[in-house]
Amino acid sequence: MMAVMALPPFPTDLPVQDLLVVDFQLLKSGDKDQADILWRAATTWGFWYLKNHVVNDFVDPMFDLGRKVMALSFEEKMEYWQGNEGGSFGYRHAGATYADVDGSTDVAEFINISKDDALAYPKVAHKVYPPLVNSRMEEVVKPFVEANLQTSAVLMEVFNEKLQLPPGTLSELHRLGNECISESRCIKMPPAPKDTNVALGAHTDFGSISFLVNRLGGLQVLVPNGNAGDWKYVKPVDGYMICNIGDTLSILSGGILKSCVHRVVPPPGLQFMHERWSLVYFLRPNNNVYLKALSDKSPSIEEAVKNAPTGVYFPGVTAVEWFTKRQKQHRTDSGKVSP
Ligand SMILES: O=C(O)CCC(=O)C(=O)O
Ligand SMILES: [Fe+2]
Repeated sequence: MMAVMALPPFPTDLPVQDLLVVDFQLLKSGDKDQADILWRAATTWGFWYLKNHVVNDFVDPMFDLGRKVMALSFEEKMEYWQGNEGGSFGYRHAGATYADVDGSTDVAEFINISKDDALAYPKVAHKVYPPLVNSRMEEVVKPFVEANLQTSAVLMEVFNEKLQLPPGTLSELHRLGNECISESRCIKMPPAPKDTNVALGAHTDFGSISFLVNRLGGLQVLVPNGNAGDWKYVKPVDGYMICNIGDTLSILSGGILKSCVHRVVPPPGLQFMHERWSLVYFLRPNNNVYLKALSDKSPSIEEAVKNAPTGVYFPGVTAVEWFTKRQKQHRTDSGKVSP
């Protein structure tokens, strides 16, 4: 269990982005107001809070698993290294990417567990994990994945309808049984990272929707079309998930859904002395989905694409190719032995 109560509060004097709050239970029951709130958030900032959701019960066991993994020796963790070839599943040591324009590197280490592996266990779909992950795959990881899938299915329905797509279009592109690069990620950042301005560099998420739980501040979003100085903190709220649209859903929707640039800086105020942990479920399309704006299926997407710069929503790659390409960006190409 995380010592939630012991953490210092988020400072009150910082530039904070107030995100809209979507009530998952109401949304699931078909509440039109909640669908409107979700739509407004997803088409403006691309970020929102989700409350009354079904993932909460599975969060602490996942953090606990993450802590156990990160406590392994560096050599043990590197046996499960994700590699530099554009793959993501497995362990990623701190410093694998450039985080800032000054050439400094990130200070975050991750364990990424493929959704396909979690659901297929004890079969291996993509990657082998440390024994302590395997031993908790069924009791801890699988229920966490399933709760996120249940959540994403509800959100997808709303986006599908609001985008005027034929029923089931988006869910078909994220079909459960098909191979995909969706994954669960636990992230650890050290306390008071020395001389660190940016702990995890500015990026958009590569997939469709990200579901994030963090307890300390540090996450910042860039005002859409903003300048380098326009970063605002997203304040963690107990029991809420922070959700955001990623690139693939933005492309499929012809840019109607916004994939917003974000980054992580050291936790603000007295929080900076604490280890920072976060947990994310990344929903991504099936590997073989050809990424392109779904203009032929929706009048509103067709209209949106008319006004967009040529090619942006037609990158000419599949979801897995997109992911591999993005994953290779900003890599320090660090070797296998030392970070
Ligand atoms: O740790 C966080 O608050 C955000 C992490 C993140 O943006 C990511 O892993 O893509
Ligand atoms: Fe992210």
